[in-house]
Amino acid sequence: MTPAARIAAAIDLVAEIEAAPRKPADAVANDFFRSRRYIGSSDRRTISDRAWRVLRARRRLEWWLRRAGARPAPRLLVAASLLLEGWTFSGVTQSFSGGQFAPSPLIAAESAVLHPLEGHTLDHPEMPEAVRLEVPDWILPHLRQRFGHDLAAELAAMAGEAPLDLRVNLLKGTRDAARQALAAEGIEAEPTPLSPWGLRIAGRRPVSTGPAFQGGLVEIQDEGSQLVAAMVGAAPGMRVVDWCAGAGGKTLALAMSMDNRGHVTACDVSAHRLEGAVRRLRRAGVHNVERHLVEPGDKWAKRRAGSIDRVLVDAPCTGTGTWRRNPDARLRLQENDLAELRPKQAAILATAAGLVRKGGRLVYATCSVLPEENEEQLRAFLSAHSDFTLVPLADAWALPGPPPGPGPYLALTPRSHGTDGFFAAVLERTA
Ligand SMILES: C[S@@+](CC[C@H](N)C(=O)[O-])C[C@H]1O[C@@H](n2cnc3c(N)ncnc32)[C@H](O)[C@@H]1O
Repeated sequence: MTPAARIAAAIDLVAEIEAAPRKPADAVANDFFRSRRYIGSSDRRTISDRAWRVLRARRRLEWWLRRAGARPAPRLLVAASLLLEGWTFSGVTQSFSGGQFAPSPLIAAESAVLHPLEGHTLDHPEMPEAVRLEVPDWILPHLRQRFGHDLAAELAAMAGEAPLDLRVNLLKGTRDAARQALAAEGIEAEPTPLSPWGLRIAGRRPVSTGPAFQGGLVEIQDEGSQLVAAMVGAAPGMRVVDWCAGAGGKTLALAMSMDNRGHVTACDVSAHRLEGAVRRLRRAGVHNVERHLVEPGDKWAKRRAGSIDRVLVDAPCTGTGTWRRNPDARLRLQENDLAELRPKQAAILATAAGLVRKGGRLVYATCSVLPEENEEQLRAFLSAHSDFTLVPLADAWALPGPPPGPGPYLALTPRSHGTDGFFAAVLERTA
């Protein structure tokens, strides 16, 4: 494809993403490319990269366009992103040539909006703080409560690109063996600093089509997610429940920690998500996991009350910790979403707690950085459940090296740890 044709495709992709405001952008992009199989992999990368640059700067781009009296139409968003990244106006008009597969020429009104952007950068001192930080207005006080003076630096890190992290499946081989297997595929991977099972790959590489992934030696999992799984302390022979297992990201790590011995039940309310775990479990050579679909009025947890050694609640949450991977999610998130999630999280935690045996542990985790979903949930739970006590991070941390932070909870952010944002608290049942 010519550079101009890629820009035209990026405009189409941005238009499709904007037209589906409740659908994750990566799902829209998958559909977009599936229906355009003629676009090769390097063109895809360039087109996605341009669209993602627009998503990462969406509020600031809209601010510039509205200031000039224009609506944030996809053509203008893409052209403005080019100009504010340093393109000249004549460079943009040359790309918007109207030639075959290129975007149609700028009309006079579009030129009048875009030309004055030449020579500027994305940030402007008059931008409101939420615009500059690329978050919805309503969430700013919540984030300020969490980050205080570090707000801008933390959000800048949350707006960056995430690396690709892999978890080595020790059921299949060592971290060194996985590194060598990836190197044989032409993929350079570095050990992650905190997780002893992690490998980090800079840039985007097609890992999932190669033999190391296909053979189950590595699985895609952010280092932070690996650490949450490690906090569970699942060991061979234990009875473990992964209460919000989804497609089994953490279930796989739990089964590995148990060396395939003992028993894990992966529970979820979504049959579709649980189904997604089947192939992953098979590929990883895991055979101590069964799946259970949680349905309304389900007696499964009641029948097993007080009998489980380790219960992980990886609660549904706002996902604010994963904004690096889903920049569109920042602007889709509504205050109402948070309001609906909070009672849901509390109810899930209370139900799952009933499973834990005396002396057993309950781990509550989210991929959110918001105190309402984390510390505040924990405080409310502990004040209503005197039979549980908090195990401070320093005592719960069982991996080599010092715990990543002062505790008492595990609280990871892209800025402080280079991982996605995660929260995890370990509770022990004492009575
Ligand atoms: C953060 S995701 C889990 C991700 C998964 N643990 C992983 O590591 O890949 C939260 C999951 O909670 C599930 N969920 C929502 N409400 C639930 C409930 N009441 N009981 C159990 N699971 C629930 C959702 O379907 C979703 O799969």
